[in-house]
Amino acid sequence: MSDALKHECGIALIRLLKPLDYYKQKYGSAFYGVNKMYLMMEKQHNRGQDGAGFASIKLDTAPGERYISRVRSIAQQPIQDIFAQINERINKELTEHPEYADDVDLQKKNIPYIGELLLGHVRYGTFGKNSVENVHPFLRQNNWMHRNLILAGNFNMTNVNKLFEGLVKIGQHPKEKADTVTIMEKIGHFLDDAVAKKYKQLKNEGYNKNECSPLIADRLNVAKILKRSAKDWDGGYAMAGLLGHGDSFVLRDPSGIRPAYYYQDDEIVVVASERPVIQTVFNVEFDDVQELPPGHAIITKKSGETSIKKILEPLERKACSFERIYFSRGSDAEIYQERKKLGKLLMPKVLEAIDYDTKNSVFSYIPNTAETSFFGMIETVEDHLNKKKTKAILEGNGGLSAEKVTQILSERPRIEKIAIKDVKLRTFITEDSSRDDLVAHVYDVTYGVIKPTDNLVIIDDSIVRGTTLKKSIIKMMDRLHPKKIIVVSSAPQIRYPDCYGIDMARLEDLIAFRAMLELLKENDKYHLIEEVYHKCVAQVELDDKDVRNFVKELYSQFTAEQISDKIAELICDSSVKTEVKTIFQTIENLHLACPKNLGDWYFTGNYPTAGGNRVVNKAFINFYEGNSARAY
Ligand SMILES: O=P(O)(O)OC[C@H]1O[C@H](OP(=O)(O)OP(=O)(O)O)[C@H](O)[C@@H]1O
Repeated sequence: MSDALKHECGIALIRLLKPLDYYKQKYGSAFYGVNKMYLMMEKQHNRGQDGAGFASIKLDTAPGERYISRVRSIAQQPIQDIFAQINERINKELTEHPEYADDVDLQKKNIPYIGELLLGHVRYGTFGKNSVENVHPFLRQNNWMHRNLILAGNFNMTNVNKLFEGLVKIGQHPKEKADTVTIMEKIGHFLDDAVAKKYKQLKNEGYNKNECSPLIADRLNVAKILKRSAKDWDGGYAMAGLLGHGDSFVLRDPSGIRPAYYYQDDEIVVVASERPVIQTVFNVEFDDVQELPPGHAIITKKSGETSIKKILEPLERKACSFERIYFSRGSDAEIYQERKKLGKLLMPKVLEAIDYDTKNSVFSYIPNTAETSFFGMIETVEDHLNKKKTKAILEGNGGLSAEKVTQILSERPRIEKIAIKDVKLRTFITEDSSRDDLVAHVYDVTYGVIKPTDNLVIIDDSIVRGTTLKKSIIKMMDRLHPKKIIVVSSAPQIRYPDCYGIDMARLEDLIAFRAMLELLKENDKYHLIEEVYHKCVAQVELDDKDVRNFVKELYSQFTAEQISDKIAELICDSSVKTEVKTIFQTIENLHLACPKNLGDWYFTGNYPTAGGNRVVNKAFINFYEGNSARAY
């Protein structure tokens, strides 16, 4: 699908298990859930800044009363925008009806957004139209309470076309080819089917039509609906849904590619894309928050009964390492340590590159995400200096003067804030069309701390397209006239497209791929491109499971160092005078630093699902044919 929308997003789900009055008594407001949802979404703004959506359900309303509310926005600051709308409406109702103030029943009956079940979504819509219709949650409405489905996901399916065809085959007529609609219709189809069957069953048991409704809610087997729906999904996902009568679920993909965490006590059940969000918003400890196991769903029935159910057989765990390197917030206790370790593990190569000349080297980072790996890097420089100092002191055999020892001890790593980021925005998750302009203006540089004899070592978390470096950072660093610039990447080289939710879709956008192409040209090996193209074309009709990633054959012609050196050339335009070198993390060290998140397909080409090989195959064909479409 060339115009597909991607969902590298954040989800938040809250189920209030007590009556709303309980929260009013204990926390001072029946809008407790809405307030908590605001915080949960705000704490996940790193996962999406293009759009935000909120939906809520009131339980046990009388027929004729509205029980589903939704608000979505693509305003400049969408999270603030939706909560401004929500608060405005709530305040209006409370002002116009002072009698609501202390009456939770009246509030629930008359004010929208208040409810026991709440779903929030922040969206990073990296391509396609960023219109409000594309913002989650999506609604599938029906006059039967149980058949209402509200869906929000952090996901990307590699086989959405096939899933769409499946719906058409069973006689459906989806209104759009968008992946969320396809997934929603798929779940909706099995939901309708289950509701119809339960209804029939209850009628056979002798219940009248009216009596059936609450019994359907009781008996509806959400796990079974999800099993039937998700059977053919190929992708990475954390899919959250609410059913009109009050059941809810979050389902995670069988490889654990996309993250999902939950917490539960006697007052709430809460699910989010990141652990620290739950810790901060609900003031709970690291160990209180659990990771949702891959292939499992957390299901909360309207009754409040909550269970973790296996929906799909878990596959080998391949949780996305890019979540750890860049995408998730670094405030997670584990992620923080992992990022520091990524910085540490790079240091031996960095020290070698500066010839161990720490006196004439300044260390810095590209804000914001790389700051944590920078701390790790500095700890290793300190260790290195301590060894050097100990050696110098020991060599003095106790005969050194106090002045000399002080002088030896005085050397410390030279760390400076060189790059400054002027706005609190993530450029990587900014829409393609405005990104180049943004990266060129978002950074500034500190003058006056670099000497012409200095090496300038600067760490970034990832180099994807190389735009941040080429359009901004390298030019700025060059203006400081260091002896040498060493750009260090805490991620390995990004060589292959992602197809599970991180926006790296086109091969030719990736700087590592372009470097490899240059090397093929320089080494008279460009004919291999055609050979690989033919191999790729020959697999188009194959079953996904039989498709191989032949692009690997191209990279294997060169060492990682050769590709790094070429990347260093490509990120400099002709105006750059300083010598530039790049150092990337190795795959082995990535795995050492992030042992639980071994998903590394963008670095290695080893895709965890069969659909991944089809995507890279298609991406290469698209590149060769000059087709700018995305490969899924
Ligand atoms: O090579 P590129 O394609 O240019 O992309 C990589 C850059 O994008 C990210 O920055 P971003 O501004 O999104 O986030 P940050 O402030 O959290 O580091 C990342 O930290 C890199 O600096």
